[in-house]
Amino acid sequence: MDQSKEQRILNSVSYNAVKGDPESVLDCIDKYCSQKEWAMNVGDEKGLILDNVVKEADPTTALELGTYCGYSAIRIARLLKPKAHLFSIEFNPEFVPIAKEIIEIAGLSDKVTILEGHAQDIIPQLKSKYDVDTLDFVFLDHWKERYAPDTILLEECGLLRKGSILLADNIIYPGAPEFLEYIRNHKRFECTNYPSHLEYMKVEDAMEKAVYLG
Ligand SMILES: CCCNc1ncnc2c1ncn2[C@@H]1O[C@H](/C=C/CNC(=O)c2cc(-c3ccc(F)cc3)cc(O)c2O)[C@H](C)[C@H]1O
Ligand SMILES: [Mg+2]
Repeated sequence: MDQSKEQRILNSVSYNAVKGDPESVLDCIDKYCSQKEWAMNVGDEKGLILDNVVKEADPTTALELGTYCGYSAIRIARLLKPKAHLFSIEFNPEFVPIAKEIIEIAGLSDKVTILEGHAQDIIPQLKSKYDVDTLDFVFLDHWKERYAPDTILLEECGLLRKGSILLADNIIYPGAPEFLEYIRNHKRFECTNYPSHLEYMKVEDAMEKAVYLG
C-alpha cells in the first residue's frame, strides 16, 4: 500500500528537520508543501498571524480543533510559557500518530496533548476528564461548518472566560460563513479580521479573531 501524503510529510520532517528545533520542523513542512505537495497546514504567512495572536493571548491553557499533521500545534506550543499546555483535538486516526511523531521531532511532546475523537464529544469532557478550568486561547481549523456549533459548545460548557481569545482559519477560503455570521452578530464577542492568503498559494484568505467579553 503506497504511503499517504501525510506520511510523506512526516518522512520529509524526519529526514530533514533538526531534532528538538521547532523552527526547522516548520520550515521543513512549509518547504515540502510549497515545493512538493500542497497540504492544508496554516502555513508561514497565516502562521505569523497565529504567532502574534498567541503572543497576545499568552495562554496557560490553549485548545486547537483539527490537529491534522501538527503544524499549527507546533506553532502554538513553541510560544507557550513553562507549565502552559496545548490540547489539540483530531478525529482521524490516520493523522494522530503522524502528528504525534512530528510534534515529538519538534521536541514539544511535553507541551501538547493530542486528544483523538470528535471535537463535539471531547469539548464537554475537557473540565472533568482533562482538568481544564477555562481556555485562554482556541484555534479553530477543523471542518468549517463545525466552527460555529463548537464555539457555542465551548461557551455552553463554561470553557470561555472574559478575555478568552478565539482565532479561526479559512474565513475566506474555503470559508466559514455561518461562523462569521454567528460571531460577528453575537454581542459577547469582539471581532477582528486579518486578511492574508491561503497557505502556499496566491489565493485570498483571512483569519478572524474573536475575544469573548464574558
Ligand atoms: C464532523 C467532525 C467535526 N469534528 C472534528 N473533530 C476533530 N477533528 C476534526 C473534526 N473535523 C475535522 N477534523 C480534523 O481537522 C482537520 C480538518 C481540517 C479541515 N480543513 C480544511 O478543510 C481546509 C481546507 C483548505 C483548502 C483550501 C483550498 C483548497 F483548494 C482545498 C482545501 C485549507 C485549509 O486551511 C483548511 O483548514 C483534519 C484533516 C480532520 O481530520
Ligand atoms: Mg486551515
